[in-house]
Amino acid sequence: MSVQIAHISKTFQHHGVSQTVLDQIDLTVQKGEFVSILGPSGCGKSTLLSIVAGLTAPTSGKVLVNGKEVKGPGSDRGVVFQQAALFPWLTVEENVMFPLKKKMPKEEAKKKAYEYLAMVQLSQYAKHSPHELSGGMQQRVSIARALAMDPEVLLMDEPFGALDEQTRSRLHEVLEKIWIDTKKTILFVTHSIQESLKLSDRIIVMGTRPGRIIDEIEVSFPRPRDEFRKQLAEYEERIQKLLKSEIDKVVKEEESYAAGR
Ligand SMILES: Nc1ncnc2c1ncn2[C@@H]1O[C@H](COP(=O)(O)OP(=O)(O)OP(=O)(O)O)[C@@H](O)[C@H]1O
Repeated sequence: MSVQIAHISKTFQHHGVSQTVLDQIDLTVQKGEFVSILGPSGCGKSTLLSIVAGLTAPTSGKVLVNGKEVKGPGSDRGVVFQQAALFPWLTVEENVMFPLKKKMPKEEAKKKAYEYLAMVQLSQYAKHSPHELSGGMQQRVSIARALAMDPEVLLMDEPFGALDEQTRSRLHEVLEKIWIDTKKTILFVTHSIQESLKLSDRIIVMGTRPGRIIDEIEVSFPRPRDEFRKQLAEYEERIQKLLKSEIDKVVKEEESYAAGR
């Protein structure tokens, strides 16, 4: 399934003051493409993903999934957000089974839930409640739940943010394998330039205040990409420069605001 983000803008109201967070975002993600979004904190990455998920309404513009306008959440889009958003009254196993039970018999859903919990190394915690897990473990449950749903589009907001390097690297492999096997369309928000260079076909760099697309980088090296370190380092430098200039801009703006108070 393709995802078309067409002229999306979003303005929030804070105590009578309006803040434009996203300004005219246009982005098409082709079916089976893995696209990362990088940008300074607060530039609107999560807001954009939430709009594609159908959880936040844009102020203007629209999102089309396979040509059909998004009007709300749908089972064609699986989401993993920064906060795990698990049901606290259900066990880990029940959380993963929850969306599956609508699609298949209970026994089959349970088998599938265990298969995906094993992928994120949590099958031994299946009977625990979410509050008995660490933040990173909860995040892994939410990854298992999204993957087990087998949606055609995966929307992932810093899914590996709270994990140690080894677990993160192992889950990169899991996600990459699933993506290669199933050709899902992935929109992936991250703060890690290296992660985006390792995993994605294309990197979208966003600027801030308001959030907009300032660069786009095709990463066409075959995977695994370890042998292309030198070429990837050039991309890394280019992205770092862009992000630095955006952050410098925010620092200046903040200094002059503070000075005028
Ligand atoms: N529900 C909301 N109501 C009001 N303002 C909001 C809301 N959600 C987000 N914002 C504002 O939108 C801006 C962008 O937030 P968002 O979470 O999308 O940024 P981000 O790029 O994902 O940041 P980070 O990298 O820090 O997670 C912020 O200034 C935030 O205050």
